[in-house]
Amino acid sequence: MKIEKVKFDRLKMPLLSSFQTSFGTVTAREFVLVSVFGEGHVGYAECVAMDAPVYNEETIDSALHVAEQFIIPKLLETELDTPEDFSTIFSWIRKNNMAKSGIESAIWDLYAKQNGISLSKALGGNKEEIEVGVSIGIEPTVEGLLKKVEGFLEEGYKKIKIKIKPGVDVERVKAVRERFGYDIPLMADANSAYTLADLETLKQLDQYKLIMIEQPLAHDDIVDHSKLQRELETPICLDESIHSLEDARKAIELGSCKIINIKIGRVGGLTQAKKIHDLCQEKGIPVWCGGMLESGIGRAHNIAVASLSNFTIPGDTSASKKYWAEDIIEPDVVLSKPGIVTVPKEPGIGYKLRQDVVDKYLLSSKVY
Ligand SMILES: O=C(O)CCC(=O)c1ccccc1C(=O)O
Ligand SMILES: [Mg+2]
Repeated sequence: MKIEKVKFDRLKMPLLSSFQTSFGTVTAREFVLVSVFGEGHVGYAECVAMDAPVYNEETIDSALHVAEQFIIPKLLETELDTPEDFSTIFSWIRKNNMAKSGIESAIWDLYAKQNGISLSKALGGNKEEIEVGVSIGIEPTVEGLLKKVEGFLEEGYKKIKIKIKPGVDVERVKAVRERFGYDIPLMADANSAYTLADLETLKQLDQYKLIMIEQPLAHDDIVDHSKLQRELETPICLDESIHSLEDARKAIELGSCKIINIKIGRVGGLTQAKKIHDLCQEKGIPVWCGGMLESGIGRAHNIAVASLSNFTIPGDTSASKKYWAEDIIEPDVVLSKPGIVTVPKEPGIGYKLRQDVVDKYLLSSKVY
């Protein structure tokens, strides 16, 4: 494979409803749409870095810098046998996983299109449908939260994740359980907002039988998580702490989690995502696909990766209309049945780019 040209379109799209986590509030999502060109085809992906380094160390600007200075010049003069070569060639670049992933995932889409197969098939996915859930931010009021939960349950979403932070935690989980009972698949995501000093609060959550608690402790920790997991009945799921196959191996070995959230961007691309998936499968650790408030392009990649067999827990890959007034893809990501998204069979990601919508939200473009 020869990459003939790379294009970055920087977009800013307003979210239908603002999204609050323990690290801040997002009202509009700024991101980079990546296009890679080769043999008459175009592969698309999304760089999911955020505008500030609050989720991980990257920002949109840092990702663009790393891509422009260290990835693109080499990429444009290199012949790849398969998309897997990308992560080998650029393994010398430490971290900056979202910068790598934006380009690597676009190459996977290009590869699948050049070979006339779906991205799901190219990755070795074997599911025709995936189960999906929703991630609900910290709502201003309990009543507001309950209303959102009710709406998403009516749409059939198969997992309800609510964001928590110190002071907005036990009472929220309790309220959801009291209103909707113990049969709904409920979990909480703390985005690293607690420490072991909060053990008593975290233990109180056990009584509400959450399917998991996601990343309760520091973003760079696996040691305290392993101590915490020994104190909790609720399974811990790691998100922020897992950047690589090695991180996953160590966390599993230490008993720091029982579940892993795989985000393609956080781990540096689809090749690494697949490797972590395979390791987890071998070790009996179920995985699910997390989200970064993606546009339809990033969402399409999430759908494809979630079609791999060990993605046994519904992911945060919700329908387009949970996020956007208009998505940049055609068709929208929709629930084909309650809580189900059908994995496209068309070549590549299986969704077309809506250039009219891209143009509407475009901040700047650059071609290499
Ligand atoms: O709906 C989604 O895309 C998931 C949203 C979400 O939970 C999230 C969004 C931005 C950054 C981090 C996270 C997270 O999973 O921790
Ligand atoms: Mg998370």
